[in-house]
Amino acid sequence: MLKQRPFLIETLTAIGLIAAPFVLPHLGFAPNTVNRILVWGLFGLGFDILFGFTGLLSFGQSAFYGTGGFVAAYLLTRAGFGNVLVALIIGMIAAAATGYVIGLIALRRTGIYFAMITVAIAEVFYFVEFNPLSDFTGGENGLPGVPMPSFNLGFTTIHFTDGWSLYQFIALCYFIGVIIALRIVRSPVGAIFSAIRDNPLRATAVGHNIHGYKLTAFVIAAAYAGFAGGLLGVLQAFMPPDAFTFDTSGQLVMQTAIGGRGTLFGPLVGAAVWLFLQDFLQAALDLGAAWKLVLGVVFVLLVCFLRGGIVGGLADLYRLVSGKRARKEAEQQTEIGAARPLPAPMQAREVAHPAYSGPILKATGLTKRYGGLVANSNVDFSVDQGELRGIIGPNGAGKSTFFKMLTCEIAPTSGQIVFEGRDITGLKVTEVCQLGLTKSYQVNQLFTGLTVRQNLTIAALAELRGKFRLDLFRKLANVKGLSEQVEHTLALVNLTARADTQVAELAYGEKRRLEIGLALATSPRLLLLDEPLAGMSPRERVETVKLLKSIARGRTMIIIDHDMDSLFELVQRVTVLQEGRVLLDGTPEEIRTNAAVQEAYLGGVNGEIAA
Ligand SMILES: Nc1ncnc2c1ncn2[C@@H]1O[C@H](COP(=O)(O)OP(=O)(O)OP(=O)(O)O)[C@@H](O)[C@H]1O
Repeated sequence: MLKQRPFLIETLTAIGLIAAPFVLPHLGFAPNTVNRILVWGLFGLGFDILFGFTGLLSFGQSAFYGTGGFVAAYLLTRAGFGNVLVALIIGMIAAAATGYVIGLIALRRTGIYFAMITVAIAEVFYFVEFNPLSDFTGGENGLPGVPMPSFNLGFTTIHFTDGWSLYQFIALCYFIGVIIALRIVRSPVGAIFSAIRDNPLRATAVGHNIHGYKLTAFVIAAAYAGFAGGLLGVLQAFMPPDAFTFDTSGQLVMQTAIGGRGTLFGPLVGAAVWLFLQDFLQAALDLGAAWKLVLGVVFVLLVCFLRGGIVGGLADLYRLVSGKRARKEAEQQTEIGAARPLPAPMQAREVAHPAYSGPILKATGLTKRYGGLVANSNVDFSVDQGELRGIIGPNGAGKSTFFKMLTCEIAPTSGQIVFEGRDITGLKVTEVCQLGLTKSYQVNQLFTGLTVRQNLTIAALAELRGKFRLDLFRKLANVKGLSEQVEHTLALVNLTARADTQVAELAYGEKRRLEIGLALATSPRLLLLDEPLAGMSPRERVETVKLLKSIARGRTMIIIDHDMDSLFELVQRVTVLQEGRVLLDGTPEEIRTNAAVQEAYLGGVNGEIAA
């Protein structure tokens, strides 16, 4: 997420765009090259939201570039449309609508399969443009005669002709594109895009409908592509058929990688490098088609040594310089923070059925089979409101599988789960979290590219906004109750002093606390903690047990852990699982002294269960 300094980036962009015609000619850039760079930059703004911010690598953006371009060009050249801007907007809408339909199909898969589907779909579009639709698109001849834009102001008409005159129109479009993109990435939706890129599993588990948000990013990228495609026709006075080719999609991906993904301006910088090299090497050095060899070397070097691209590299340098000072301050604050008393417990979200007074959770006959292996068999389990329950069992007893079924991460083979009187068997993990049941993971599931505060923001947004909302232009700061909830959770997990630290820089114990914080920030009424003390040093364990005691006040929790002493100190009752079945259920004292438990858990070691 970009740092929120009001209007700084917007102002710098405006200054850059105004200064460009005065500066760039001295660097050897012709106006037509600058205009092409801006069109690629605009195309790349949407692509960067999709790829850089949401982590979805599409190789099929040419489908939308071509669709927007040909719809606009057709309206202007064949359908007698006079208004260029309106034609461009209609082209953009057509591309966005196409993006919606394609997104519904392509987003059914992730990773390489998603990328391959986008390639295949773009190829279909290329074929359709050349064959069945060639009467409309001009086939291999494209559509010539696309007019330049002009605006009738009543008393005068502004005509944008070619060169620097057209630059003014394209630069204005690019500037508006930047303003919109910045608003989107700074909105709650933008924050969730970054969460999906970093850890889609956790984004789902804290209660976001990630499919809806991915589709949103896909449509936004298609809309930008469509508008840029229309501008290409205007810029060249001709809509070229190669807008639909795979080369177009590939060039966009490479330019974004060169310039830096997740920066919004990376594609623009990448396009500048690409087109400058193309013009310089082809024309000035007379390299002909061999210029691509040089480009290939530049690309490989950049990807190997500057993984964040040019803009990303500059941003890293800035962070390095400013980060040293911030770290020093943070270290000082950590010492102060460690001595701070923990705050009062945060309120859990409101109960859906206040009249309901039965057990908060009831599982009946819960069974999970993996082929021939039975991870859980016929488990009956019930937890009362406000209870603190522990679950123990030897490795492989089925504890984590049981939690996964309770949070609906995996579906049981048979059995029923009832949460606050409502049958939740078969619901999705997102829906269950929205109802107020969530868990912290045995293995940390954090948003690793974000700061501690941003991590907790993602979780809190799921409770405050529900699983899906299109508040694309709302500022994060304007989400009611968000900053209070985040600050409170930070204090609760004792990470206030580390709020603006990147997750990668946290100590292990701090990461574990953040893991618990992510679950807490959704204000659950039932919190499951899967081995919260795992891998901690003795000192970190003591601190975390203190933390868990504080969290536990007024909350219902079920905790799995192998650290018996700490667990027995925390909980009121303990359920023992063995080979997927419930062996015993009782108070910590009953469990500690039970011979069957000792036999099962410790293989018959005499005396009490020890840690
Ligand atoms: N996705 C899966 N596919 C196949 N088998 C699985 C899967 N997940 C768990 N199992 C098996 O189910 C059994 C129970 O595993 P589970 O992780 O629930 O145990 P656990 O009690 O949490 O163990 P630990 O204390 O080591 O975390 C194990 O035998 C495990 O190998």
